[in-house]
Amino acid sequence: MEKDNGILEVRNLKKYFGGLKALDGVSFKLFEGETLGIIGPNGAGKTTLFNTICGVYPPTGGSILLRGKEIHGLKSHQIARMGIARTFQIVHPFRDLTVLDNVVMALGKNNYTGFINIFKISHTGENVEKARQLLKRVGILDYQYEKAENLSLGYKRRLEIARALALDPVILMLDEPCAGLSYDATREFMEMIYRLKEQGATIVIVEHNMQVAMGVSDRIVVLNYGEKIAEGPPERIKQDPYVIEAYLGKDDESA
Ligand SMILES: Nc1ncnc2c1ncn2[C@@H]1O[C@H](COP(=O)(O)OP(=O)(O)OP(=O)(O)O)[C@@H](O)[C@H]1O
Repeated sequence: MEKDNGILEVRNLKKYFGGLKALDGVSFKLFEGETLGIIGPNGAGKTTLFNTICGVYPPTGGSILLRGKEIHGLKSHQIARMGIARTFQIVHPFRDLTVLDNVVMALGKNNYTGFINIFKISHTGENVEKARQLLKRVGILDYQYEKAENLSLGYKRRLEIARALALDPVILMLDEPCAGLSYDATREFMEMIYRLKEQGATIVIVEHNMQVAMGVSDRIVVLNYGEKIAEGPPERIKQDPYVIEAYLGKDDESA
């Protein structure tokens, strides 16, 4: 794929909640195999951008193109099926099922005909093997027979990622995956993201934790009051005066 052809292209995206312009003309591209970080101060529009791309909110205006196809206005399950898989900040695995069965169920999702059926349909030797490989990719294979509810928050988030990867997505969207994790769990989580990157995953990550966002992203898009104020590699973003001002607040002593 040519560098100019983003796998995802967001053009002049707008999302208004009544008079509040949560996104006001945001544009950027995401390229195959890269990790794009979305950062910005509180209320900047990060979650709104994430949810609008994933089809949770219909956009007020603009375009979202996945491999050149418009996905603006599609429902979230349609967008997931087209290849944008997401994780949630609040994890919700099937708590009473084992870690392995959670992923096996996700592999059977395309044949969904009800909970009991999907459980039976999904449970093929091939799916169990695939599920184990996915658990290995996210580093929790050792916990395959554990009930999902017994996992730590960090490992529940990894399980979410394994379930998202079960859809064989074009893009993996991560919503603040390190929120609430300890320092060590965050470092380990970052290492897992590096491994996914090495395996060629294309990732969008919304992250409050600046070290995580800067550490794992190839490029960063910075939002403030619903607008993109900067875009570029982490080293440049760290030194961008607009970004520094947005985070630290303006020293308004000009009068
Ligand atoms: N469903 C909604 N209805 C009304 N206003 C909303 C809704 N969702 C978000 N907003 C508003 O849109 C703006 C952007 O919010 P958003 O949650 O996208 O920002 P954020 O960058 O994710 O912030 P944070 O870092 O605090 O999570 C905020 O002013 C917020 O109050």
